[in-house]
Amino acid sequence: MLEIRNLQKHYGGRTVVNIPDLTIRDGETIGLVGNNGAGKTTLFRMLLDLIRPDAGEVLSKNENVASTDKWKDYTASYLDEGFLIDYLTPEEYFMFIGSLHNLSAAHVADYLKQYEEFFNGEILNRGKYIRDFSKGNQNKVGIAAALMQKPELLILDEPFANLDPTTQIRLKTLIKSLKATHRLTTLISSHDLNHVTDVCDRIILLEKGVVIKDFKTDENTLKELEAYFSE
Ligand SMILES: Nc1ncnc2c1ncn2[C@@H]1O[C@H](COP(=O)(O)OP(=O)(O)OP(=O)(O)O)[C@@H](O)[C@H]1O
Repeated sequence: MLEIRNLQKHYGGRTVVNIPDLTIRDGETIGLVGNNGAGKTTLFRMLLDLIRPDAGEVLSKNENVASTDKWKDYTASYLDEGFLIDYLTPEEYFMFIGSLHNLSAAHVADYLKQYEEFFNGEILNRGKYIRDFSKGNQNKVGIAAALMQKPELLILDEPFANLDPTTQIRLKTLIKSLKATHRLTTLISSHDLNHVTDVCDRIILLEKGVVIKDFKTDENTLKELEAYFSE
């Protein structure tokens, strides 16, 4: 699905991402972990062509994301509130995103029904603008909107942050079921080692922009990661 080649990004003379070669295969659920400033968000921004690398390239289905828009048809993401539109209500925002994917109002309304539990009664029909929702509830809007296009590739930056425990568990169930039913390829960055090892089948550990570890998740992974981060 994704191929990273010789990818580098520098800020102020410092290398913040340096990944010579990395392949993300179809259907994988990947957890990207690393301390603050490790380069997770910068990497995601380059995968989504939101910033350009200083060297190297990202290929999505063999095409450079910087030179084609084709990947946008099957790639969904939610990195931060910058993806939302502050002055809309969630309903208006979902309709807007739906219209970008040629979905009718009825289709969007129908789509949103499956998120009733995930929204926990806090998102729809509240008569509030997105800017007035809590960060956690803004996350819910962004994630549900991202999934509306039925993507093949999903990229989420710290999706568990700011979510209440109930919603964190619901999000994990949602990601697992999308993997099972749609063979969705997912990249999730997270500081929550419990969640990320529970939901992901492969973990990539970044430190100072470099991949330090890259391994399949098994029953020892959580302990190994905890040991690594305790050093
Ligand atoms: N626009 C920018 N200008 C200058 N430095 C930047 C810029 N964006 C990121 N950086 C720097 O790049 C490094 C990697 O940042 P990044 O946000 O990718 O890390 P992260 O792993 O997502 O961190 P966190 O876990 O804190 O979200 C940091 O040192 C950060 O300060």
